[in-house]
Amino acid sequence: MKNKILVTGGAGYIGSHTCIALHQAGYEIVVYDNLSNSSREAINRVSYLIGKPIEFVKGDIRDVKALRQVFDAHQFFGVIHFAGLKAVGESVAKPLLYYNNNVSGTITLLEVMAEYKVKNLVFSSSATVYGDPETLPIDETAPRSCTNPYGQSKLTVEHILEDRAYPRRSSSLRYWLESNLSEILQSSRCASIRADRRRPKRHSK
Ligand SMILES: O=c1ccn([C@@H]2O[C@H](COP(=O)(O)OP(=O)(O)O[C@H]3O[C@H](CO)[C@H](O)[C@H](O)[C@H]3O)[C@@H](O)[C@H]2O)c(=O)[nH]1
Repeated sequence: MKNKILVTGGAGYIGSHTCIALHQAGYEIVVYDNLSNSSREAINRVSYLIGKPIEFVKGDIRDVKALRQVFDAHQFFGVIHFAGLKAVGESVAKPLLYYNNNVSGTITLLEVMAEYKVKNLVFSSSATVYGDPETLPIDETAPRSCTNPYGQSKLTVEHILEDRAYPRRSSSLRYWLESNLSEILQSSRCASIRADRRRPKRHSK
């Protein structure tokens, strides 16, 4: 289907707001999230805000069988990939966890996309990939170098996408300040989506 998007990590902060924006833009959404840093309630609230149920699958991006089931059930135009760990400090303490989730998980997702010939991907990267920049403001073409495993995991995925193995069309988002998303979406009601967060928000850079 031309307008169906898989949103991995769609129960998370940016993902849940993106679901609303996608709905407003006329897209159908399927959310795939392991709920490691979110809860089912976020999905319920997005459903409430858009006025219709969102299709949600609880699953891990490293679980190839679960991913295949989702791709069997739906014909996606593309994937917006937010699922990932994002705490710099935790990544220094547990680098393997970060490479496993963020790199191996993304490779598994890309392999399943290739299997099902889904050609479009937006990848949620991070401005962390610019490391300690030499000049400000940072131009998009500034050199990338990372100072921690979280940033390295995002940069590694960017390199994989730049190798153009699969998918053919991809973009990486490198954002600094993702606050005030509700204002950006011009909907004051959106502010309550993540109020139910079970754990304190992990900080990203
Ligand atoms: O392996 C994983 C890890 C996490 N998640 C889920 O992914 C979502 C991530 O949402 P967060 O609220 O934790 O993160 P943010 O929306 O704030 O962060 C987004 O923007 C960051 C950049 O600042 C990173 O790109 C990050 O990967 C991306 O999700 C959560 O629902 C979490 O449960 C998974 O499904 N699988």
